[in-house]
Amino acid sequence: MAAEIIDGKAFAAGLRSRVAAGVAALKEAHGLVPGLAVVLVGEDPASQVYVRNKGRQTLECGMQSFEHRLPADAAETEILDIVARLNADPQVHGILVQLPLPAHVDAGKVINAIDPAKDVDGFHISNAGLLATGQKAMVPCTPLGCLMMLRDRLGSLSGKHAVVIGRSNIVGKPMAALLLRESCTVTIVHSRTVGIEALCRQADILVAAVGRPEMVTADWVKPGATVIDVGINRIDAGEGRTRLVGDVAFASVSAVAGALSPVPGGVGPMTIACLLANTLTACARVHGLPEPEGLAV
Ligand SMILES: NC(=O)C1=CN([C@@H]2O[C@H](COP(=O)(O)OP(=O)(O)OC[C@H]3O[C@@H](n4cnc5c(N)ncnc54)[C@H](OP(=O)(O)O)[C@@H]3O)[C@@H](O)[C@H]2O)C=CC1
Ligand SMILES: Nc1nc(=O)c2c([nH]1)NC[C@@H]1CN(c3ccc(C(=O)N[C@@H](CCC(=O)O)C(=O)O)cc3)C=[N+]21
Ligand SMILES: [Mg+2]
Repeated sequence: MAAEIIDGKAFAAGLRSRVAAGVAALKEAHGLVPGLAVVLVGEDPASQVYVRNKGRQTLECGMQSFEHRLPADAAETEILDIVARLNADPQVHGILVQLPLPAHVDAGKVINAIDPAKDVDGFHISNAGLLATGQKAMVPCTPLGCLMMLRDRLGSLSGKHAVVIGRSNIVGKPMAALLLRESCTVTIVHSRTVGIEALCRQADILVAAVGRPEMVTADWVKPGATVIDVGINRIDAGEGRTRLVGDVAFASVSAVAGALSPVPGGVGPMTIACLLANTLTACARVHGLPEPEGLAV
């Protein structure tokens, strides 16, 4: 039987409309407008696309959008100055510094300079520590979006075996922490794992966050498993064209899995919707107002 396709694009549109309603309510009751600032260093074309999409969707939700573009050779101190200004700016409730940063910049230093209350990516060490210790944190957008889709499909995740492929600070580790919080049995596999295929085949929930085009094939997947594909890989499609594929071989896996999120149209749109949700939550928190429901986990 063919897998159910998890429609992240539609789910994200629904989430954005709940965010827009929350923004309208804040404006109406308190005259507040949530603001999201994005810092982009360099000319990476893929990042430019994300930044453009984010800016448009931020405005569509009724929020303010601020963009700071710096050349690829910008000094670290210049970036830190901008972060300090955004930290102090009462119109800015969320700050996102687009990664990767150029090699001459200490990304950890920049991320940890962001006010944790405005860290809508959830990458600051204090948010990472809060999540790891089961406390209320700003949760990274991509794992948050994955969790929302999993809960929507499966309800309780308790007792399920979740296998996360990848151990990055931005996807794999926070994803594993969230699944553990949901009482899954969590296995993390990575490039040094021995017997990765057999481990993945044990998964009730398989999350692929690797960055290897179509690495996960049908023989890695337990029949009926729920598979979330985080990978965003641009591959050569011939005739000078490119094509976007995930870390999961969609056609073969969809014949085995119970449900599967596609690329594009899966995790990507959810990531942006969760960024907007986190910005609204940050705005409510900083003003001591009740947090809009259904936007955080
Ligand atoms: N949809 C979205 O919103 C987002 C998508 N992405 C995409 O998700 C993917 C992962 O991103 P990110 O976590 O930042 O990537 P990183 O490169 O930071 O991490 C990749 C992880 O995969 C592991 N890995 C690499 N090769 C293999 C292999 N052959 N077998 C098993 N494990 C392997 C690495 O292991 P090791 O640690 O041992 O090196 C590492 O832990 C990328 O395609 C990225 O573009 C990322 C962020 C958001
Ligand atoms: N500080 C920081 N935070 C991030 O969250 C972050 C980052 N840096 N750097 C880059 C990665 C990647 N990422 C994506 C977000 C949305 C889509 C997305 O919207 N994808 C769509 C369309 C993609 C397309 O067509 O180009 C989709 O999958 O359907 C993809 C990738 C966020 N990242
Ligand atoms: Mg990375």
